[in-house]
Amino acid sequence: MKVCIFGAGAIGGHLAGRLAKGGADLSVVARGAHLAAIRERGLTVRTPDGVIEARPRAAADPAELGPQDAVIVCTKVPALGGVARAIGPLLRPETPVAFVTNGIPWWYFASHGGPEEGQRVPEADPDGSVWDLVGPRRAIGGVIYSACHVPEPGVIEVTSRGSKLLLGEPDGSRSDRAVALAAALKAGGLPCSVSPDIRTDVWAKLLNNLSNGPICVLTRRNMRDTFRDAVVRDAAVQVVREGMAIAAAMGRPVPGEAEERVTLSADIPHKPSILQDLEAGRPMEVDALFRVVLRLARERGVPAPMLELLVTMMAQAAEAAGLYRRAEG
Ligand SMILES: NC(=O)C1=CN([C@@H]2O[C@H](COP(=O)(O)OP(=O)(O)OC[C@H]3O[C@@H](n4cnc5c(N)ncnc54)[C@H](OP(=O)(O)O)[C@@H]3O)[C@@H](O)[C@H]2O)C=CC1
Ligand SMILES: CC(C)(CO)C(=O)C(=O)O
Repeated sequence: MKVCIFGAGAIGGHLAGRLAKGGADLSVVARGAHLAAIRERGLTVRTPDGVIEARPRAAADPAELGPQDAVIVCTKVPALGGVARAIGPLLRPETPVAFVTNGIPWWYFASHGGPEEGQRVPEADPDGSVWDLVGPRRAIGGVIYSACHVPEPGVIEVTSRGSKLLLGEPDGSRSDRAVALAAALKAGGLPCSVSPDIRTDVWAKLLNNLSNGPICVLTRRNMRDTFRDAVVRDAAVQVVREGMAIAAAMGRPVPGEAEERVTLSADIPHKPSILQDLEAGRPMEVDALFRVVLRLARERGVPAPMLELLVTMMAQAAEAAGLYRRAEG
């Protein structure tokens, strides 16, 4: 299977390693020092279960890589407009594009049904370019559990055990294209399944981001250090409860105990990716992971005072660092 990862950073680099290990015909779109290192030395993915060395074709310009059987987009959400404008040369008429990002995805209301059918998510796709240029017909949703970073160009470090990926069609079908992509990833040792309800999976994962992202941006410490204090853990549990109420109001109740989610985060010495962005001076995913949830909560009359406070403080920190601009209105 000919697969291209667009944005082979922490998560994309991990998936690239898995695809290469599983024997896929792999290309990656990358840039800067990371691209130079991949071209020179290949991609090294250090996982808790061993090191994967991959030698993908790598380019900054998708035209050098040509049409693919599938594309997996793993950039940060604020970069998706640029991806949509550049992705054309990777696509045949039927090439699916899986979006493996955190947050409420741009395609969320495509094939959703009900009165919200076809609504856009401006926090994830502000100018509508992903919807218009890639389009929901190609989209496969992706929810990743894996704590990763890029310690140096060309190297990916996976700090959590038990990584897994859920893929899912917006219409809930078990399509051949999603099954084939999941098989290519599983062949590389990454548990990957096709979910019949990817929106509930989106919410379940988002509960983790809601509870650890803003708090760790404020403490500027990894999750294990941050959650040593019971008072911080209690605030995170309250955020998870608020997030669960919002998910339920969206018709996607997430089972499980709020405390358990926070306890799992508290075990991992990982800096959430939004804190990694703050430290690296990269645009922060404030809107697509956090502000969108507050908007959806407000529209449905669900109170979320702790989440609102923490997200507002995080947004201030992001604005002060010049890495985020609050949308007007
Ligand atoms: N890191 C983690 O542990 C987790 C992250 N996530 C989510 O996964 C998604 C990806 O995050 P993550 O992997 O951390 O992000 P990274 O910043 O590590 O990786 C994104 C990569 O895409 C590259 N990129 C962006 N735009 C382009 C472009 N136009 N051309 C070529 N390369 C491009 C970036 O390059 P450059 O650096 O030059 O901008 C970077 O190398 C996010 O939505 C995040 O929230 C989910 C679970 C865990
Ligand atoms: C922290 C983690 C692994 C889970 O919330 C994450 O999704 C991120 O770093 O963005």
